[in-house]
Parts: sequence; structure tokens; C-alpha cells
Amino acid sequence: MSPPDAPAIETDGLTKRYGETTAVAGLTVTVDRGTIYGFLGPNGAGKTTTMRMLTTLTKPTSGTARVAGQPITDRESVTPHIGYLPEEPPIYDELTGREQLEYAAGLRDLPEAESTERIESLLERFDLRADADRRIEGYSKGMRQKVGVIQAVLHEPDVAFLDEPTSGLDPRAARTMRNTIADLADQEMTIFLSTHILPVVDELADEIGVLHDGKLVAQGEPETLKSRAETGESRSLEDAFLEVTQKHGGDAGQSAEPPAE
Ligand SMILES: Nc1ncnc2c1ncn2[C@@H]1O[C@H](COP(=O)(O)OP(=O)(O)OP(=O)(O)O)[C@@H](O)[C@H]1O
Repeated sequence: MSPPDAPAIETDGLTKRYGETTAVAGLTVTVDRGTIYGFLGPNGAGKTTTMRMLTTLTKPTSGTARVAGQPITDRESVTPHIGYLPEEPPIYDELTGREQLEYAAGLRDLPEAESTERIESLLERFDLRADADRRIEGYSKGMRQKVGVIQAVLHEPDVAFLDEPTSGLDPRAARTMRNTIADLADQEMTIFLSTHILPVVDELADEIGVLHDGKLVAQGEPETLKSRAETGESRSLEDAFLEVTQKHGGDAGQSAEPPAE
């Protein structure tokens, strides 16, 4: 169990360097339990590197972090508490969708009855039941994405790290994804959500952090970020994003184009 009062995520000066490149520079953030944290930033800002550190896949160069109260240096204690959907979901083409999910449940030591029930209900929810016994090699990008997300939350982790969860999904599936994320947060799961699709973050996030060149350049509730400090007048999240990433240098405008869902 994680300590009951610990924040879901707590980082202090988290830094990652690759040779001359500083991918993440002294990141200090706190994410409360049961909230949805929208993690934004232009291409190359350091979002994936941050998520890889928080999921113990990459070691920080310096700084510390705790996820579900566990230090990220202790991989074995962090892993049971987290789920991760990376940009390319780790799935086996030769398995069927259902076999892949059963395999993922097995890795998490989920009791069979519980995992069967959850797998069936998530397959149903994502409209994948009819294809669940086909091999993944024949799946579309969106179907693979659905399998990736289901396996990231199947074991009901305390914290789910989702990198572009709506990528490749048609509008109906993207809506199912957004509703699922909101439901999971209602059930006290913390969602660390990275996406370039700003309306998704605007709709879902309780708190937003904007990363630029490895540094956190803005943080707050969506409404706060959207309100202009000088006049109090509201602007779109896209305008706010462009402004904070422009102010801190770089050609943020290029990277803020929302990709098609
Ligand atoms: N394994 C690596 N070796 C060297 N440099 C790396 C490595 N991984 C990331 N970087 C560099 O670190 C910086 C941050 O990359 P990262 O992938 O974390 O950005 P991102 O915000 O996830 O970008 P995107 O939105 O394009 O996915 C980039 O300059 C990238 O080139």
C-alpha cells in the first residue's frame, strides 16, 4: 500500500541530461491524488523523458521523485502502483487482443476472476469485443491504442501515465477514452496525461503543467491559465499555450498544431 496522505506524484529538481542535451531541467511538481494532470509542451520539451523517469524506465541525472509515495529509485515498490501507456503501446502482434490483456493481467498477478471481469467490461466499453479473438497484427492503429490503454489501467493502478491516449482514435472512440479517463479519476485514480490535443486537456484536466525546454513554464488550473493576468479576460488554452511557450523562446507555434484524433 502507498502511504495514505502522500501526493500521487511529487518531484523535486528532477533533471535528466543526455550528453550536452538537458531533456528535463529541475522539474518540481506535486500532483494530488485522484486528479487529472495535463502535461503539455512543444515537441522535444521533455514530456516523455519525464514520464520515463516517473515510471522508473530511465534514471534521473539528479533530483528526486516519489510516485504513490514510493521513491522512483525503488522500481519494485513503484511498479505495482502505476500503469503506463507509452507512445508505442508494448503489445505482441502474435497474440489476440484478449490474450494480450490476459498476459498483462498475469504480469500484475491479478486474480483470474477479477481480471476476466475487468477485461470483458473494458473490451465492451471500447467496442473491441467482436475483435478480441483476432490477432493484434491485423488490428488498426486505433484498436492497438485501445488495447494499450486497457492494459495500462487494467490493474487499477494508483497513478496512470498516459501519453497521447486519444492518438489514432476515431471521434467516438476518442470520446469513450475521455469518458473513461474521467471515470477513472472519479474512482480516485490519478491520471498524468500528456497530449498535444489541447481541447482534451481543457475538458479533463484539474491542473495543467506546461513544459518548455525541460522547464515548467506555467502551471495552474485550466481557468487560471486561460485568464490573462493583466486584464482578467479569458483566452483559449491554445492561445495560453502559445504565449507561455513563445515567451520562453523557441518556435512553439509549429508544434502546437493539434494532430487529427
Ligand atoms: N535517449 C535519448 N538520447 C538522447 N537525447 C534524448 C533521448 N531521449 C530524449 N532526448 C532528447 O531530450 C529532449 C526531450 O525529448 P522528449 O522525448 O522527452 O520530448 P517530448 O516532450 O516527449 O516530445 P514530443 O512531444 O515530440 O514527444 C529532446 O531534445 C530529445 O532529443
